[in-house]
Amino acid sequence: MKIEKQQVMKALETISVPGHGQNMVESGAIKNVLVFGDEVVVDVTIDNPSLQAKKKTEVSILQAIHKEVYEKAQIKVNLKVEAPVTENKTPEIKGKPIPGIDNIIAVASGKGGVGKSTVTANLAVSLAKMGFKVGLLDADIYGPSATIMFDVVNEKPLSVNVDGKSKMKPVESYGVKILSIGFFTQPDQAVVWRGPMAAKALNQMIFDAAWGKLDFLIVDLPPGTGDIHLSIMQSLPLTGAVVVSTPQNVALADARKGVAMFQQESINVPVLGIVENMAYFTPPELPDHKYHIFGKDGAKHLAEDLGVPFLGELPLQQSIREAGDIGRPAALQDATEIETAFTEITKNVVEQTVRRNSALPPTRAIEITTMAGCSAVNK
Ligand SMILES: Nc1ncnc2c1ncn2[C@@H]1O[C@H](COP(=O)(O)OP(=O)(O)OP(=O)(O)O)[C@@H](O)[C@H]1O
Repeated sequence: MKIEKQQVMKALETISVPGHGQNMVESGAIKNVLVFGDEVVVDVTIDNPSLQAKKKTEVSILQAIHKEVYEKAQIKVNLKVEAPVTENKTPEIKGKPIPGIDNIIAVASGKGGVGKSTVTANLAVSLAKMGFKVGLLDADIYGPSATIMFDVVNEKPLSVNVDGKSKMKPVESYGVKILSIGFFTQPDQAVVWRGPMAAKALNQMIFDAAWGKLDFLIVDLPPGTGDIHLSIMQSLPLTGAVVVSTPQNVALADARKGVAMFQQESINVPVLGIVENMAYFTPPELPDHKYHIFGKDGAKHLAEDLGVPFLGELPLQQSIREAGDIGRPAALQDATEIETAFTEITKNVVEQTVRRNSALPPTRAIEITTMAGCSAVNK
């Protein structure tokens, strides 16, 4: 069968590149189409370097041509990734840079209770295990939990003198330096702060703290996407954000809002990726079974749909919950499925951070200085 180029263009007008509203032809992503009999060669350029975006683009081109033009067409997709040319749209680090802190990563979730604090704590200890210098700022003013998860409920940050100024010294546990709203409130005290007040308290914990040199400061944000997030994020020099969701529809809808919040113009913080928590359950007596209690691959599909990286999945497992409750994050386990899952996610976060930093204008670029134990950056 002889295929017409016009037919192919029409088929390509029915699909779009992940993250773009316009169709592929209109947005200029399609650079060229060549047709030889039943062979079609499509040159396409996208600006999203994630594997998911590349795969999604390729698959949708194949499907559109097979469906709309000829189901046996032989298609070759030449896909190129080019950074967007509009430089002022490049996400920038906002707020004052903090001397000594190289990367600040916010962990967020749209919905509460999906495991954001659990992922934050385990990400922090995994990074520390890899040899990075790590701090954790628990900014979850509605339900700070870092003090419990790191077994430091009875400790308090001390005051130290740095260059003649009195600063808060973070409490250290499992190689992670921690400051939490929880250190300054009673365990049974509800903290109801408005955005600016919370931002002020958090600013003190960041700028008036003796963090020393850190490769990563991980910030556990409150759940949701309200005003409070805006004030926090506009005042902090965030490198990027990690969004946590379960595969359940109600959580995904909120995670989508979370990603949109980071991507909106006034915030413009790059989303390093999405983590799927409670992805499946495997009973100990049936080690080969996976029960998808909250649905299957929901967060993975959301990542594909939004064209943001998928950072990995974590099972629903009793030991993760227990580890949180006894104050020893599960990623500290040795050679278990859980430890491997957290290591994989952490490597992906490091890789995405490195990519994101290399996309920054050189003057603002921030470098990761320690790569000990992390092969992700060599991928
Ligand atoms: N993968 C998992 N397997 C088992 N339990 C988990 C898992 N992830 C989280 N949990 C448990 O679920 C509960 C909620 O987790 P967590 O506090 O981390 O959520 P969150 O999203 O930070 O909640 P919020 O911000 O609303 O306080 C905790 O009891 C935690 O131990």
